[in-house]
Amino acid sequence: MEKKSIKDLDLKGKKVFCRVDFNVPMEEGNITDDTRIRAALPTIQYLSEQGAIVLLASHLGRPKGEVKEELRLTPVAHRLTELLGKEVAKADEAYGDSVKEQVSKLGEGDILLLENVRFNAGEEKNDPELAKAFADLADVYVNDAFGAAHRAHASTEGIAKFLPSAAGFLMDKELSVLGKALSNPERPFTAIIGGAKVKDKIGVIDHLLDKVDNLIIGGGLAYTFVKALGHEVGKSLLEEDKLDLARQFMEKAKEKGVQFYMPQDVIVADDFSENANKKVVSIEEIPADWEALDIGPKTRETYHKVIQESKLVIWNGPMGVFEINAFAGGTKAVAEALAEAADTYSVIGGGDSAAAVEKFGLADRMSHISTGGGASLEFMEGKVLPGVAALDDK
Ligand SMILES: Nc1ncnc2c1ncn2[C@@H]1O[C@H](COP(=O)(O)OP(=O)(O)OP(=O)(O)O)[C@@H](O)[C@H]1O
Ligand SMILES: O=C(O)[C@H](O)COP(=O)(O)O
Repeated sequence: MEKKSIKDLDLKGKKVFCRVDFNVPMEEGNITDDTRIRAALPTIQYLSEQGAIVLLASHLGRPKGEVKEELRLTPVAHRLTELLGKEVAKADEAYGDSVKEQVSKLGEGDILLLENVRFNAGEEKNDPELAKAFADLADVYVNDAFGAAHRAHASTEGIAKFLPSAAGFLMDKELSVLGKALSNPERPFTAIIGGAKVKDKIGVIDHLLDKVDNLIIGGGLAYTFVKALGHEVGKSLLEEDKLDLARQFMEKAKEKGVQFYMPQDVIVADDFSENANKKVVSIEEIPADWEALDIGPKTRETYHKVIQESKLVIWNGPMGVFEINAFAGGTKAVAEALAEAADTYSVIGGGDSAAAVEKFGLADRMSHISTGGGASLEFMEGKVLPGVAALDDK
């Protein structure tokens, strides 16, 4: 069911509680990647231009219901002020009388960033009293926090029960890109699944096998599939308890006519470090004392070709240990193949793959990079996102 958009709301003079995902990486109080803040700007600007009194709410990190000084949102307020070219005020709490007092002094178009909602124990418990306290600050609820939409928390789900609600522009865009990919994909449709563990990707592999023409496997999780085919994987990542599941997935691919691509060759190393000894071997020849940390050149070539021939590609999870340059080549090759494929719509499913594409300077060559890690994964698993379900239908 389509959800109401902020375009459907009369915003002038209304106090809007707008949930955003400003859960950005920080080092010593400095924001190291402001992508999520920039992605929320169109909604914030629109609310302000329409004459709303804009109250922004977000979590940062996992403070577990306690105030953690290093997780205050003050640096985010400063960055927002710079990006908007307009003063963004900051509250020291997320609700309550002092915040109400601050809100009462705001005029149309003004913006106030509330404090980290996860400083309150009720947030992650989806406590209705906290949800009501958030709602008491405003007339309308807007959710633009796609990255947190898989969480049923007080500021993402509970609050929508107390106020008229709608999706922001970022939420709308994420849902329409990912939704269209899964419901009405251009073909050939290819999914590339990598990352560390099969355990984290069971749902997404299973769901995508019903949808795609090609499934490409890489990253640490590939070695459970390699082992399931009867090859030794040395010290590579292996989930013994997922071997049967890996076989079932390969069987399902066959039944559904999905082309299933696995590494043919890999880069093995004698140590998990930049200076390790490394060599290229076929997957039948992984030495007992070595660990496969990236896909090899033949595999990169095959994956490149499949990508070039696809009309739509969804990518989640790196092909190797991309954080170490010596093992970043496979992930980079996939990113480059996507960048070069002019007729291919490329969707990057957030998290580490998004970080990798950024690292290689190829972010602006992708069609869509999701701001959601866990959220895009759950969406690709076909799950209902509570933060979306709670919003008013159109
Ligand atoms: N062959 C490998 N051996 C060991 N670790 C690997 C290998 N390939 C990839 N990784 C690691 O997997 C990690 C990413 O896995 P993860 O499952 O968290 O990916 P993701 O789903 O993209 O991330 P997120 O959970 O942030 O969305 C990276 O830190 C990478 O170094
Ligand atoms: O970074 C994310 O994926 C979102 O902000 C959600 O954060 P969480 O995993 O701490 O709920």
